Amino acid sequence: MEDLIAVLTSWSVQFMAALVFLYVLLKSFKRVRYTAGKRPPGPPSLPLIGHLHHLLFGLPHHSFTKIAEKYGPIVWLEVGALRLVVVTSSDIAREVLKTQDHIFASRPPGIMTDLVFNKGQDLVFSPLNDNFRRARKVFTTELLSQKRIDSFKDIISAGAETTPDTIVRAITELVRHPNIIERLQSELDDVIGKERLVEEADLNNLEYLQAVVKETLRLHTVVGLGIPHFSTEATKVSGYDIPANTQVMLNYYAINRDAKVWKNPLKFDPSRFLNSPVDVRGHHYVLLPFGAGRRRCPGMNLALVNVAYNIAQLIHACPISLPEGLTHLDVDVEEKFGMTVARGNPLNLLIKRRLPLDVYRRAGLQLSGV
Ligand code: HEM
Repeated sequence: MEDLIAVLTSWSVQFMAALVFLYVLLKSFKRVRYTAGKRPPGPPSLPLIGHLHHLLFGLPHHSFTKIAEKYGPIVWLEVGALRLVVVTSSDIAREVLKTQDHIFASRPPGIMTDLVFNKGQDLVFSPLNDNFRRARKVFTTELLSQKRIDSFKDIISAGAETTPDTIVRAITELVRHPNIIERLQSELDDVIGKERLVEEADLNNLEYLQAVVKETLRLHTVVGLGIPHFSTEATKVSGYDIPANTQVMLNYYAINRDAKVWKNPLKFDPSRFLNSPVDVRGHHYVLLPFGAGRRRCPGMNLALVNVAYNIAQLIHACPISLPEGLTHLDVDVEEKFGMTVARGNPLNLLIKRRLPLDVYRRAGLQLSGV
């Protein structure tokens, strides 16, 4: 028996010693890496898993926002071998996406992207190489060619959820704000009248509609964390050392809701964009629903037309109401995180006819029960 206890004791002592050794080893590796430069601040990490425990619960764009509130607008996180910098301010976003765009415009390599996207051959996950430049050029110059679109499936999927999600978020906010829907309807009636449907050519004449679209993209940034960027060489950002091969995530969701920039940032208020030069196209770093720089969303123009056109057609041609018993105060803005930050619950609406029947018939629309 005494022998057995002796064996167990020596085994557990050895095991403990091995653990302590491993811990010291990991810590010293970390120290070597940390003394290599001045890293951005970050929350405490655990051996082996690093910061994983900070990211396991809640929606990732909210977790990153909370971490930024505590540790600042540029944060350093590690999960295993992954080194991640998260940016949550427009000034630092400008540094990454404009001043140092040439260093941060690559995408991280990854098993998923290699498997799904054929070793990063497709645009969304392509590193910054000749293939990327070719794909980007084809996209921007020949987008409307069906043959080309067929050969860029990831491009289709990049737009497949983002545009409808944004439209649903806009309609949700309109239903929650009867005064805003009324103002939009009256602009549409003034500019288009009631004898025809909205056409694409009308969109630039609808100032309030454009403000509704911008405010939706600001408050409901559907690509909340963008797509990770990747540094191709060591550099400094905001005074901190960022090594080569580091992933950089831009928390567009939080930047677009920054209380230091936007008055009442959580309020849906399209009028903040009337007579304002701030736009969504990546020239104003306080508002980045499409990103900026060389990796800015190439589907932006198409998306802006589609979102505005769909909202305008719906609000002009149909009075929208909620199912019986519900008021605008019952409509929630819960989110779910997947490929995009989409609406969490289904939005049930009743849609009726608003214009003379003939207007719909001329446009080839079949109406029933309205
Ligand atoms: C409201 C709709 C949309 C929003 C908010 C949106 C937003 C974004 C954002 C934030 C990025 C990442 C930018 C970055 O890396 O920093 C992106 C990338 C991209 N988007 Fe969109 N997008 C939308 C619609 C579309 C549409 C309709 C298409 C295609 C027809 C599209 C195609 C792409 C592609 C291919 C990329 C990757 C570009 C690259 O890696 O160089 N997007 N988008």
